[in-house]
Amino acid sequence: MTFSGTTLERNRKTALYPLDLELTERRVGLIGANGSGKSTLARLAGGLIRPSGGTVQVAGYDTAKDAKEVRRITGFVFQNPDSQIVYPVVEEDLAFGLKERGFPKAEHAERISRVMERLRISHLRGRLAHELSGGERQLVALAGVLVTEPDLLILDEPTTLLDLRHSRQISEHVAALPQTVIFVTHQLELLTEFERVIVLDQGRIIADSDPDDAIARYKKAMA
Ligand SMILES: Nc1ncnc2c1ncn2[C@@H]1O[C@H](COP(=O)(O)OP(=O)(O)OP(=O)(O)O)[C@@H](O)[C@H]1O
Repeated sequence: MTFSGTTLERNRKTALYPLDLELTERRVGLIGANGSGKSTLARLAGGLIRPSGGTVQVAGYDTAKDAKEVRRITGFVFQNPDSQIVYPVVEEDLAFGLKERGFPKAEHAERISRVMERLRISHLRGRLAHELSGGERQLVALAGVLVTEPDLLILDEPTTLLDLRHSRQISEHVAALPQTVIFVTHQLELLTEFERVIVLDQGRIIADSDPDDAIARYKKAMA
């Protein structure tokens, strides 16, 4: 993934100053203060928004020109699970994502079982999504993306509502995934095994390093 002179303006305010970034690692963490531009960068990477200037290339596609292709190979998990759970019953919701991405119906049940077991949420399969707790919904939203096995997984604070056990489980699960993962989080301990951690501050990259170094610099910047 390549960002070249990429910027993002919103309402004449700069959310992201020009940045050049080549991401080749399988595990990239994004950290930084509230409003520093993490979600903006993640959304640009997933082709959900277009840069105001410069380009973003994902798997050879320009996200401004081929947003559809980029979204096809990308799974995006939002901070707020309600923005991605569509169907009333959990299982139907997971099947919807599979159907939308063209997975044969015969595979649905097995794919859903596998991911739900891995996230230890099999018991939620027949439940109504709106009756679940915030954390349970977050897990279902994550499962909804994982079932489709996207090439690129972008997780924007996917563990904010989870208890310690589930956060760790997600982190272990993510560690075992073969795909490329971009992980936005304020839970710094979830990134200790990551290959690369980028620190944003007021729309600029202030550190880009290994987890220990990047986290230390982030803490210093926040002191
Ligand atoms: N839809 C929007 N319209 C206008 N401004 C926005 C919009 N989304 C984000 N912003 C602004 O862009 C800047 C960067 O926001 P962004 O969501 O990328 O930050 P973040 O680092 O993900 O923050 P947080 O840790 O709070 O989730 C902020 O100043 C924010 O107010």
